[in-house]
Amino acid sequence: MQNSLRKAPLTLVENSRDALTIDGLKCYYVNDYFGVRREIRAVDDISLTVSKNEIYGIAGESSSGKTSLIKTLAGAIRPPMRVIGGTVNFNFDGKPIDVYGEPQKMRAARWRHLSYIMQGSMNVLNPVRRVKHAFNDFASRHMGLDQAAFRQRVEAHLARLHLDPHVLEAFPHQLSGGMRQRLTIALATVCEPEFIIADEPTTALDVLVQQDVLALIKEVQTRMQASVIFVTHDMSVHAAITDRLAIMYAGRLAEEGPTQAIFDNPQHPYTAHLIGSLPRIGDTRTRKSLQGKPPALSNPPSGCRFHPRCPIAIDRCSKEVPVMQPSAAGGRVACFRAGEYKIQ
Ligand SMILES: Nc1ncnc2c1ncn2[C@@H]1O[C@H](COP(=O)(O)OP(=O)(O)OP(=O)(O)O)[C@@H](O)[C@H]1O
Repeated sequence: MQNSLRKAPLTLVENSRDALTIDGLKCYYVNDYFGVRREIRAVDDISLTVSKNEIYGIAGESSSGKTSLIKTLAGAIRPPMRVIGGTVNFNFDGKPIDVYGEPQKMRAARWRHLSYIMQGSMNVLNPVRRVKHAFNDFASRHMGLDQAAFRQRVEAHLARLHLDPHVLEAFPHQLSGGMRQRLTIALATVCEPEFIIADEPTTALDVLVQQDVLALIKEVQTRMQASVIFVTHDMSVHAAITDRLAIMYAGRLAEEGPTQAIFDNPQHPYTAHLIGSLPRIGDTRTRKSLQGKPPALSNPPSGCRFHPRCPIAIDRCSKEVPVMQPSAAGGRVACFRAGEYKIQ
C-alpha cells in the first residue's frame, strides 16, 4: 500500500446495489532511467460504479488503458505499475473490501468472490498436465471440500455449462481454442464468485465460437446473479452482451451509459466515431476515418485528451479538462460539446 493512495478520500460502498465503486483512480507505469523519471498515465482519474447483477462493458482502442484499469481493480499490480491515487472498493455480498487498504482481505476474496479472466487466458492451461489439475491447483483450496466432493462439484458445474466432464482428463492441446476458452470460464466461475472480470475473452475466436462463449458468460452471470466487467475493443460484442458501457480514451473515461443509449445516441465525438465506423449491411457510404493517432500517455495533450483529433474542438478543449457530467443519453460524458457531433 502506498502512502499517497491512503491520503485519497476513502469512498465506502454506500449504495447496497453497488458491487464496485472506483473513485479518482490513477495508475501509472513509472520508470526511472538513470535518474530520469518517465510516467505512462494509463489510468488517469477514473470514477465509476458497477451494480450487482449487471454486465458493465469497457471499450476503447488499443492502448487506451482498458487492461491497466482492470488490473488495478483486481489488485493485480506489478512494477513498474503503481497506484498513484484514488480508491477501489468492492461490496461482496454486503462485505466491503477496500482493495488497497485491505490487501489481505482482497487476497482471500480472489477466486471465492472475485475472478479475473485475463487476456489470452485460454493459453494458461499447462500443456503437459491434464485439465483436472488446473481445477485442483486453482479452485480446490477455496472450496474446502474433500477430493471426491470437489470432483463432483466440478463435474456438475461443467455439466451446467454444457461441457462434458470427460474434458477434465484431456491435455489442453487435445482441445480446440473455443473449448479451452469455455474451460477457462468454467475454471474462473466454479467457486461461484459474485464478481467476474473478463479481459478480451472472445478476441481470438471465430464468430460462431465467439457467440457460444458470449452465451456461456451470459448464462453464468444470470444463474449466479454476478456482476461482470467485460473488456473488449469490439463494439459488436458490447452490443450483444453488456448492459452499460464505458468508453475509454487515452487513460480516461470519455463516456458511460446504458449500452443501447450509447449506440442510439452517442454524446462524445469519439464515441460517435466508434459507433459510426461499424459496418452495416447495405450501407455503401464511405466512412471518414478519425484523423491522427491516440496520444502517447507519457506526454498526453493538455485539456481534453481527444482535442487534437476532435472535429468540433474549440479553444476551451485544449485548456480545460472536461469532467464527467450527466448526459442527454441517460449516462455521463466528459465533453464541452456533448451531443453536438453527428456522423453523416
Ligand atoms: N508493463 C508496462 N510498462 C510500461 N507501459 C505499459 C506496460 N503495460 C502497458 N503499458 C502502457 O500503458 C498504456 C495502456 O495499455 P493497456 O494495455 O492498458 O491498453 P489497452 O486499452 O488494454 O490495450 P489493448 O486493447 O491493446 O490490450 C499503453 O500506452 C501501454 O503501452
